[in-house]
Amino acid sequence: MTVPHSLPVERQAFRDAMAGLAAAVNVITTDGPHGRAGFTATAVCSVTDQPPTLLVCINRTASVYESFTGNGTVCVNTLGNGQQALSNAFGGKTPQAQRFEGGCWSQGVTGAPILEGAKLSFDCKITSSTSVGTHDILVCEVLDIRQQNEADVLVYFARRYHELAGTQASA
Ligand SMILES: NC(=O)C1=CN([C@@H]2O[C@H](COP(=O)(O)OP(=O)(O)OC[C@H]3O[C@@H](n4cnc5c(N)ncnc54)[C@H](O)[C@@H]3O)[C@@H](O)[C@H]2O)C=CC1
Ligand SMILES: Cc1cc2nc3c(=O)[nH]c(=O)nc-3n(C[C@H](O)[C@H](O)[C@H](O)COP(=O)(O)O)c2cc1C
Repeated sequence: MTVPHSLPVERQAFRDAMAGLAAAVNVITTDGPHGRAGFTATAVCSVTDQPPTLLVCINRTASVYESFTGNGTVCVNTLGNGQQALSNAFGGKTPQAQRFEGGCWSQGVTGAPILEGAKLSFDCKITSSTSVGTHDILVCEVLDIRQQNEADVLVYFARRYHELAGTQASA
């Protein structure tokens, strides 16, 4: 197969295009010997249901990177309407302890912090990872799920937050 020749896509052009891809907003957490840590991520996606697996992309320059790879666990907490402040707190620059002050947390099977009031929480162990450019793709096997009935969701689109009205999650 011949791949058509084209100019390389500039970084800014890629970001501008990606800004048009709507995505759920998640606070990704971990805890263990390498410390409690969390960051905001939209780069989260389902991989397979056998075994139940999702992926999370994390920038290797993030201050939280060593905590995640060292602990080998993640909890993906999907945010709902009115949780923009949490997303901003976990979205960079804020010290780790201060990020966690904005929510109530419990622990499940992996020990990663579960956000009370999250619309969904996927408690996972990292089974493998692959480096691509600046990021690592963390492949995460889901060991437990918590789900709220009222499934309103916070969406990140065109560089700002949008609230999607509630509906029954299991409908
Ligand atoms: N995948 C990632 O690492 C993402 C990082 N961010 C970070 O949040 C901040 C604000 O982002 P925006 O307001 O959306 O404006 P922006 O212009 O920095 O990004 C627009 C879109 O491009 C993508 N993107 C941004 N940075 C990226 C990166 N380093 N690697 C891969 N994809 C990336 C995301 O889909 C993002 O929504 C920036 O510092 C950005 O780096 C935001 C979304 C995803
Ligand atoms: C809406 C939003 C989405 C983000 N998505 C991702 C993502 O998918 N992957 C990622 O590595 N960083 C993402 N970031 C940036 C991280 O949250 C940020 O770099 C992280 O909190 C680490 O920051 P620190 O190095 O200051 O601790 C996102 C930020 C925002 C505000």
